[in-house]
Amino acid sequence: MTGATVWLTGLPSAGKTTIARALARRLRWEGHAVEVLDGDELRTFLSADLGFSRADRDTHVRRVGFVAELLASHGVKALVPVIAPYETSREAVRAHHQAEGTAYLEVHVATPLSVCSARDVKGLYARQAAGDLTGLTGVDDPYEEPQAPDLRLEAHGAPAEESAAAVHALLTERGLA
Ligand SMILES: Nc1ncnc2c1ncn2[C@@H]1O[C@H](COP(=O)(O)OS(=O)(=O)O)[C@@H](OP(=O)(O)O)[C@H]1O
Ligand SMILES: Nc1ncnc2c1ncn2[C@@H]1O[C@H](COP(=O)(O)OP(=O)(O)O)[C@@H](O)[C@H]1O
Repeated sequence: MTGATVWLTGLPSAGKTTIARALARRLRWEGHAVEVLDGDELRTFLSADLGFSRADRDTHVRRVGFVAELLASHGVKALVPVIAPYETSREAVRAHHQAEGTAYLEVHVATPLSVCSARDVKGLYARQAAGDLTGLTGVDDPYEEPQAPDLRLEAHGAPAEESAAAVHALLTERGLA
């Protein structure tokens, strides 16, 4: 089975994890090998030494890209709901996949900041507003919007399954699902 990395980039609470899980359910049901590289688990087990400075985020994203490519090169659909706010680190991950001949899709979960901060799944936006946290992506830390993602999802008003279906359609179009 052909592996691939699907990187879901976007602001905190954009829906990256929810869409990745919905897509994982569908792909598993179809018989694909799937791993969701969960952002919080990665920061606990792979990057516990790193924080949220630009340099640390860059190192984190490159590490995750390395692991995702290893999985994808062994036939796994590696779904990666990680913010990855900087274009240069995202491009480094894409270049690494290209160099290895491994399929790579960048999906921008383009939920507006107003919607993300109203959702505030982990209470980060409230903490930032209260002055308990600084350097929150999209608020007082940069998020460089992908200029040419393979897919941009602007369906935050619809169910997550709809967004997962759009990613699935792209995988199918590319001969990967
Ligand atoms: N300062 C700051 N900025 C952004 N995010 C923060 C911050 N502090 C903690 N968190 C929480 O960390 C979760 C994982 O972040 P990521 O590894 O995806 O970020 S990054 O790619 O390294 O920028 C990320 O998870 P998601 O909300 O699922 O995106 C946040 O909940
Ligand atoms: N269309 C949608 N796509 C994804 N999530 C949605 C959607 N509509 C509502 N949500 C909700 O928004 C929240 C997104 O949280 P999460 O997936 O953890 O975001 P992220 O991983 O980007 O931080 C979840 O509570 C989810 O149920």
